[in-house]
Amino acid sequence: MRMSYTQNDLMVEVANLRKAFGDHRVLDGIDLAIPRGTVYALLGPNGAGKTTFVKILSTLLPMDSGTARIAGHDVVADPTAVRRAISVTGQFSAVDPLLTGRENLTLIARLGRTPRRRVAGEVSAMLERFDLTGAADRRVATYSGGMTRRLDIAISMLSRPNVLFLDEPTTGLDPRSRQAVWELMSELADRGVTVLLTTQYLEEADQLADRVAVLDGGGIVAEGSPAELKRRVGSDIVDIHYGDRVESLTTDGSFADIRRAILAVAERPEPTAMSIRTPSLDDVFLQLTGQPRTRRDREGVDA
Ligand SMILES: Nc1ncnc2c1ncn2[C@@H]1O[C@H](COP(=O)(O)OP(=O)(O)OP(=O)(O)O)[C@@H](O)[C@H]1O
Repeated sequence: MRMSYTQNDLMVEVANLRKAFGDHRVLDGIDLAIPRGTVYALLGPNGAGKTTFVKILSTLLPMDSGTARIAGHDVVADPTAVRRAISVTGQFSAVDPLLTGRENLTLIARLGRTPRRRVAGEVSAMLERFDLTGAADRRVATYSGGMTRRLDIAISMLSRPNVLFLDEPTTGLDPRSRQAVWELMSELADRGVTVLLTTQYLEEADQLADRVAVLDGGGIVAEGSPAELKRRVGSDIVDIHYGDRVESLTTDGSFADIRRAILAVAERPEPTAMSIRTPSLDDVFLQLTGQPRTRRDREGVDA
């Protein structure tokens, strides 16, 4: 059962982790504990420090202070043991574009822990699972972005990691491939793999994660299950539409409060539609950081 665990089963333990680039404090005292078999989403806008955090936990970047243990191994004192326990898939592909998908997988399987007689079978199974069988013998240079990403993740699964770090794993994937990746992550978690993924997609955190931490301004501004985080926002939300623009009003779910919310905008010119819904993680993000995610993202891109 996925959520039954003991304290000893913490696969990621981070205490007071700090990292700055010059004067820019990117991570300013992060505490985090992730039990075995959890899918944990680190949610934050562009530039929040998600990649920096994953790089530190995967021994690719030194921290300034604090401690981090992965599968019981200290990241600073025992980086080799940490590297043996983890697999990392970054935002940019690490596959060789001149080799075929099958060749890329075979190469990594041979270098890794897969017994030689099982390499071909495991590679084929992985290609099948990631819907790459038809393209298996084509060079990766001819793959779409989504196909390359699927291959990347397939490769990181080969080493049977205890902890899998996935930095924005479904960015650039079409909905079907994204769904396939989500299903795979859930399967892995059911088998005891701990998955730490970073994402800018609230929907991804909502659908997939057992727990979510919202990273903003150098710190974790909220942590909990998607349901817990949504509860923090209140109950039903009334969306008042003015053409393309939507104003969202939080209520406590009671008739009186919903009525109050609607009456408050009744005098305004011409709402085009109204709907009532349960809160999304977008609402959580807005409430916690004071800004809608989309606007922050645009600012991040423009900066
Ligand atoms: N090597 C570096 N030197 C200086 N600044 C850096 C370095 N790496 C990252 N930064 C800065 O640290 C901040 C956090 O970057 P990071 O890539 O960790 O964010 P992120 O949350 O992963 O964003 P994204 O979603 O765009 O990947 C950014 O402002 C970035 O410009």
